Amino acid sequence: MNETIAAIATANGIGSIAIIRLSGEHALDIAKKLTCKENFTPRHATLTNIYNDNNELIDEAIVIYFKGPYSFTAEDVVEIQCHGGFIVAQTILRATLKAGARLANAGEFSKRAFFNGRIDLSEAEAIAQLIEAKSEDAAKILASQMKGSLKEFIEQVRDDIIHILAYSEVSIDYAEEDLPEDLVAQIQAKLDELYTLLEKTLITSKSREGLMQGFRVAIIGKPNVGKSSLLNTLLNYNRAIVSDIAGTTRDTIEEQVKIGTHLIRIVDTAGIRESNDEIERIGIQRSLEAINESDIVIALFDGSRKADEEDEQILELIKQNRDKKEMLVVKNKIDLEQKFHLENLAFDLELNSRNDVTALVKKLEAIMDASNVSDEIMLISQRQISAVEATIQNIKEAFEPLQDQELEIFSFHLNEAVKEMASITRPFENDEMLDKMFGSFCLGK
Ligand SMILES: Nc1nc2c(c(=O)[nH]1)N(C=O)[C@@H](CNc1ccc(C(=O)N[C@@H](CCC(=O)O)C(=O)O)cc1)CN2
Ligand SMILES: Nc1nc2c(ncn2[C@@H]2O[C@H](COP(=O)(O)OP(=O)(O)OP(=O)(O)O)[C@@H](O)[C@H]2O)c(=O)[nH]1
Ligand SMILES: [Mg+2]
Repeated sequence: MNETIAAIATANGIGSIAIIRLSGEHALDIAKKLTCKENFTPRHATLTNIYNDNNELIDEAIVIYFKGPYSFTAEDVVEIQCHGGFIVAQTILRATLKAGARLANAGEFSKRAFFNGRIDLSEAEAIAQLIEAKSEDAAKILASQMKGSLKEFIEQVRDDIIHILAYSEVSIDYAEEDLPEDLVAQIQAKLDELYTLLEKTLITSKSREGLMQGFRVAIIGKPNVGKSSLLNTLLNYNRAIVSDIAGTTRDTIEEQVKIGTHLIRIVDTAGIRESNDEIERIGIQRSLEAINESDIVIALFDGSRKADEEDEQILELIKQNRDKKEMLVVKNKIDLEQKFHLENLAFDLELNSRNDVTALVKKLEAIMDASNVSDEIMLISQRQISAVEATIQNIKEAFEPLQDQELEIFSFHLNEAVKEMASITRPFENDEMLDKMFGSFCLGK
């Protein structure tokens, strides 16, 4: 028997409306108790008073009853839409608990929706991530996955593998001699195709991490080139201390800022140079880590000074990371007399970081927009990536047994691949599924 769960569905803070959600067989009874009402019509918004167990008024609210299975969880659901803020919703939640509900665990409504077959695991993951989306592009992808686009892709691949399996199983049972060579070649070709498709999906997914998790942008350079000034201008307020003393910023400073349709994290770092100062050295170490952890690196140079050995070291750092990161090489302080020159260093941009950085913002936006792949299939969690990697591995391990006509080993690996694929959407019974697929086949086909 399922307990009735309750939770505040809206964010904690001042807002005009908050929603308390109940799910389970006592949801309706609890709603009746809190409102002193005889009944609620399913899917009708009812304006009603809410009382505590001393019959004291808590709020005037709108209550909606969703009679299972026509609800998000497929159980009886009641939503109480009350006034927002810190107190009212909490008080109503406490009243529901007193009336017999228990506090829901994180994700428990979605979990119930999953167990009741309303959504699969990939859709549940999409909903969870949609709430935390860091860009409109990411939200678009997640919205389509919430409606089943990833599920359909995964199920198609899984069905394709089952189809191939069925081929070979039929051959085990009925082939008196060896498999015809062209049949082996046909199966191989189909497997190759799936292999390539999954590899491509993996690569797309990994390269879109910035888009999905929110881009991280690191500003690096030697001391005093204007990194903190750039951060402040991007944020539009004086977050970091700026001074003409080299080594002003000692720790990494991380802030969130919206650029175009992207919510990004921007990291100002300690200037990179040889230093004997212990604290500065730790800061510099963190700068190097910031490069590794970021998706985009802004490497800043001071145009008003002659290039020196430290600039060459930064150039070296740029070269090392060129293939791994999006790099923007920027010349700063162009309002001053220009003395900087370094062989083999070409600038993507020139600016005055205390003043106008629109060109840089445009470039950043273009880089981030370019990673939009709203119409491409991508995986959104490590769980999904691991399952696809395991699928690829099993497909690969099926190649040799196919050529050697060791069909049991071949089937074993493809069965594993099917299980891995199914684990992305929902665990399933292997035999049952195979039987079903078999049923639609004619022999020898
Ligand atoms: N007030 C409110 N707003 C919300 C939600 C909610 O639970 N409550 N949602 C929560 O995530 C999202 C909407 N998602 C929902 C998905 C399915 C059903 C639902 O009742 N499905 C039934 C009936 C379908 C129908 O009548 O068309 C079903 O699928 O059987 C409800 C909300 C966003 N907005
Ligand atoms: N003229 C001019 N001065 C600038 C510009 N950008 C920064 N400055 C000045 O350069 C000095 C250093 O700026 P910061 O932003 O503190 O430099 P930083 O790279 O963060 O330095 P560290 O934190 O020490 O690594 C300050 O005096 C700034 O006012 C610019 O575009 N033009
Ligand atoms: Mg600084």
